[in-house]
Amino acid sequence: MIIVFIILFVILYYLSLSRASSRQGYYNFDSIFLFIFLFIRIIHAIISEESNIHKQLPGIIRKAVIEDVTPMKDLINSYAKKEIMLPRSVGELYENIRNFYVYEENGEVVGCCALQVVWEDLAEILSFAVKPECTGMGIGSMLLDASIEEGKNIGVKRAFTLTYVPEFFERQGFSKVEKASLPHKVWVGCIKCPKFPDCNEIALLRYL
Ligand SMILES: CC(=O)SCCNC(=O)CCNC(=O)[C@H](O)C(C)(C)COP(=O)(O)OP(=O)(O)OC[C@H]1O[C@@H](n2cnc3c(N)ncnc32)[C@H](O)[C@@H]1OP(=O)(O)O
Repeated sequence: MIIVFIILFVILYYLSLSRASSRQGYYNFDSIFLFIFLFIRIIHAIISEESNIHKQLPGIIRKAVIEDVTPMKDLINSYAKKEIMLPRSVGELYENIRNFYVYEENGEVVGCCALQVVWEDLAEILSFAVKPECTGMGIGSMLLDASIEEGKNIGVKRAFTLTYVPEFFERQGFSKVEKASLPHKVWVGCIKCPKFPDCNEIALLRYL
């Protein structure tokens, strides 16, 4: 599609140049408008092609179901072993299964993300992971979008996360905040963490 627009753009450019020279240097306004139109179409096509990258992924984002628990546990705990994430037990995952979205491709769980309501208007993004071989393809962004959208629908006004990858969340509209600015309720989870109180996780918050 983009190529068609570019070819049309070039043809019009040469046509209008030849017209302009035959009219002793006067440009035809119709051609100028067509230029602008085609230029805008090219930019639009480039932008929508880029944003379509996510839509071209073969898998689907869906709510997690009971049978996803084992692959979710394996995925999360593979990162937990590297101390990038907190481990989750099978029991915790069953209890919180309704908080999760997964990305499934060819029948396999490739990524997961949970949104857990913690306070009146506040929810936490947690247990967020994509298989190492599938990162950088937009799956994480899609999972986060789905979780945030669900949060909005149930009235969540702010989402926070505690993470070692603040750059990813900053790209997704989150901003760094002081951990101390989060409600005390949040610390209940932290107290269970083996790293507590010497944890270097960074708190980020996004208004939905
Ligand atoms: C709340 C928590 O659970 S925190 C724990 C977060 N999870 C982890 O750290 C586990 C290891 N990492 C992962 O599983 C994944 O890299 C995730 C979940 C962080 C991101 O998933 P991905 O599918 O890779 O994200 P996606 O492809 O949508 O990336 C979106 C953008 O963020 C960037 N990005 C992805 N991961 C990172 C990162 N670790 N640091 C900085 N930028 C990143 C990508 O380059 C991409 O940039 P672009 O839009 O310019 O191309």
